[in-house]
Amino acid sequence: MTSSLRIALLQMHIEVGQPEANFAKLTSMLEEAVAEPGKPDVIVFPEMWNTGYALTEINELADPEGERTKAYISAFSKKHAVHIIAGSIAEQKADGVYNTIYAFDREGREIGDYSKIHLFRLMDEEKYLAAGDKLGQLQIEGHQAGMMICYDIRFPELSRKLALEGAKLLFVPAEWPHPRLHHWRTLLTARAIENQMYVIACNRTGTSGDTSFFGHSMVLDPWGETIVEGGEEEAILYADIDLSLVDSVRAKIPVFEDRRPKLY
Ligand SMILES: NC(=O)CCC(=O)C(=O)O
Repeated sequence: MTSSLRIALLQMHIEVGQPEANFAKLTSMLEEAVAEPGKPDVIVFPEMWNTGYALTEINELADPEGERTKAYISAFSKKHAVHIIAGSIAEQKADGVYNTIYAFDREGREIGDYSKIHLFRLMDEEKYLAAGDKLGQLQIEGHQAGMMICYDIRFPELSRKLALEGAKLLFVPAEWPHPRLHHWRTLLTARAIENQMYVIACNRTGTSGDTSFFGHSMVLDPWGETIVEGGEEEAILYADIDLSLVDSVRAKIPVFEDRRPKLY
């Protein structure tokens, strides 16, 4: 089992309500990422990359059962032997539209999915989207990982539960806007430090109506140190992580052994 992984974050601009343009943008960024001399092991996309927050038209735009997205990402991950955490998309199901991540391994097999469980009222998610009801868990090269989406990082119980169930790395696709950059950085850093895990967060750039998304995608190590952080422009960010650091940080400060869950 290898403990070293090279991560690529596709910090992309998303055209609201234009899945075709977004598929085209994603394709060109994916092709660029796999053409790198240090080809990534895992590629991560932002939240709702197929439609953006086109919530008033989301029933028409959402991908039915995610079939188009899944077929496309599965074929790409197999062709290029790369894991893909396919951000999230608007996924049409029989009982509503969900904000859903799919994950694929190097053979193009689906290895996990997660539908956002905390809907963000400030962006009207609860009016148009249905909330998921299960954890996002998967294995990457034999390492347990977790998935959350954007607003979920405000709920420390969720990442703690994923960590208690074995997660050593956490993927966080997002569409997190100004003016809350301080919250974004602080919450991601806190989730990394308190759970002694890698946090891999991919945010979008650009504007949607009056809302401006700041990028600043980040990879944090289990000490909470920043390995890479984007600026506000569209970019592909790369980070090399070594999962053996999780065990050594947890051995040095044994937070998980020292917990007193009977008291709180
Ligand atoms: N898309 C989201 O969940 C945005 C969350 C956000 O901006 C926040 O402040 O929380």
